[in-house]
Amino acid sequence: MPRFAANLSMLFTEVPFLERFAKAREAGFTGVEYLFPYDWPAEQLAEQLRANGLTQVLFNLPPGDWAGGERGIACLPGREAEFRAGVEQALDYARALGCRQLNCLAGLQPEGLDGLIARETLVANVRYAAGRLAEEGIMLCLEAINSRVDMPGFLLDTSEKVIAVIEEVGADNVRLQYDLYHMQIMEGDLLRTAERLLPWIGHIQFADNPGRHQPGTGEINFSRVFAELDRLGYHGWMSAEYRPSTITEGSLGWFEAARQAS
Ligand SMILES: O=C(O)[C@@H](O)C(=O)CO
Ligand SMILES: [Mg+2]
Repeated sequence: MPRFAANLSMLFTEVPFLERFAKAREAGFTGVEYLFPYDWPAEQLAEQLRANGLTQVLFNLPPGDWAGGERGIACLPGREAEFRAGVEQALDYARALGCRQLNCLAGLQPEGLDGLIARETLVANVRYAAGRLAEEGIMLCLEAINSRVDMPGFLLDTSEKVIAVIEEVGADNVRLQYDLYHMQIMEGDLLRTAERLLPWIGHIQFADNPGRHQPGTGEINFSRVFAELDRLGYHGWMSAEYRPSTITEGSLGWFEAARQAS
């Protein structure tokens, strides 16, 4: 069975953030991830992980002004110093939480900015971050996010674009964050694509489409996808990153089915 993690930014939102760790453990998860840890002291988060026997699977580098609409600053010229400071902040948290992978959000391409400049900026920032993370044995993920429904203007909206950046950066510790929900919207053909991209994939997230709800609410055949990823030898984490269409505990039928299938 794949190693399943709960994304606490989307699951168990019925309770305050720090109480979601226990909910995840009670539901049978062994790992958790969330968008950002920065609003809480690292020690408080580490204590929740310890108390519940959970692995911190992933979180994102600081994204810039998230409330103001920014979705990462890695492609924004002039923000390099802020990006580098964010890498250090993320590393401090990763050390405290024992987290072995961090995701870098590429950002939205500003209107009027030449795409080539945005991409060059991104490549330079990713190269810098990869170097710093490599010193601590941490993997850097780059997520492809759909620009059709959720994030119009997101610079890296296909797996092909992410891989082109990874190849140009040329560092061993940079991998694709393959989110089945986003990639179903942008590319489809999930099984063949996952097989082809397996050597590049460092982390997987999932939600059904349309709606971004739990498996079983949309068009993706999750039992087939999970079985196939297992067969292909994917050994990374698979994070449930969906908005439950009901109370979270009531949305976990897919998890029980996966456990029974294994
Ligand atoms: O898919 C997503 O939305 C997340 O993985 C993320 O980190 C940015 O919103
Ligand atoms: Mg995702």
